[in-house]
Amino acid sequence: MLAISRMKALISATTFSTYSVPHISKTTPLALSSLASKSFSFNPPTLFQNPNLLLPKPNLFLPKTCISSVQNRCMQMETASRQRSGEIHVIVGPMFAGKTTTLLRKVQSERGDGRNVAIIKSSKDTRYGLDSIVTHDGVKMPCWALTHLSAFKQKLSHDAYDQLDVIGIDEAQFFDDLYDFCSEAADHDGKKVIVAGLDGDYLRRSFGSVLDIIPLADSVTKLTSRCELCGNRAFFTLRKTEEMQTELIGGAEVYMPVCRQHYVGGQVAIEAARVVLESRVQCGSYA
Ligand SMILES: Nc1ncnc2c1ncn2[C@@H]1O[C@H](COP(=O)(O)OP(=O)(O)O)[C@@H](O)[C@H]1O
Ligand SMILES: Cc1cn([C@H]2C[C@H](O)[C@@H](COP(=O)(O)O)O2)c(=O)[nH]c1=O
Repeated sequence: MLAISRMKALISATTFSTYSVPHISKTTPLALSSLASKSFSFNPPTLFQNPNLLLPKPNLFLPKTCISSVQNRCMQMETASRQRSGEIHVIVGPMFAGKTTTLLRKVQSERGDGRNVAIIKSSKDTRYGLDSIVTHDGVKMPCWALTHLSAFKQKLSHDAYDQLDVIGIDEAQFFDDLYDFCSEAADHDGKKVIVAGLDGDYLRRSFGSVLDIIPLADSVTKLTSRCELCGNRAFFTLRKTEEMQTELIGGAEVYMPVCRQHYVGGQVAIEAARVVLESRVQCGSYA
């Protein structure tokens, strides 16, 4: 019974997390930021006032060694609490559906709540430079541009990574190590990971590892756009050019959002155009 009541006390204590997090400058190029202007100070009196924490009162004037062991215990509780609170939220859909807009809104809202956030995008997408993430409407936020997600921990100091609460990932289809990164960040490091990416490529095939992380996710949101040809809901991305490689960076000059009917019709038209072009090339080579 004693063991059970101790466990309950420990559980209720560790789920209550009120420490202020270290302040990281909003202007840092790390794109790791918080609105919290509090500086990091471990503050035992605040904890002592928490009725859920079964700890001695501060006016007992504990010896220094005792305080530091209490501090250590509390830090362990804090770590345990962070480890339990990891989450993964996935936002998918065709191009122009508002995936980046939604990701930025969510990250900004977390930041507004005083949480430390960072955003990562693929360095393959050089459309708007490497230091910012930009929506199709021009909304911008500083970010890390990486080839692999594994580089993120290496680039950040150990402390900075520890202090991070929320990690946003855009253009997730371009990251081969998406699954490993997300599971480690959420399951072991207690991070909230918000992932935005294309579920399908221009041929509606599964794109990169985005669909692989669905089993890891707390939530999955599929957004839609408006079909550029009829205005109905658009679920797919049509490539308007003849290029056939899976990865082709571009915006509205190359791609358009379409409904099912216009995807099918569009693919037929593009395929026909490709055949005509190829036959012209062949005719030209015979001449
Ligand atoms: N065909 C289009 N061409 C250019 N911009 C578009 C088109 N359709 C929608 N948009 C704009 O793009 C915005 C979404 O941008 P963004 O969040 O970057 O989308 P995603 O990340 O899903 O590609 C929409 O709110 C809309 O204003
Ligand atoms: C369909 C499709 C898209 N891409 C590229 C094109 C863009 O650079 C990004 C998607 O950006 P968005 O934020 O979702 O608008 O992916 C590609 O390489 N291959 C494709 O099939």
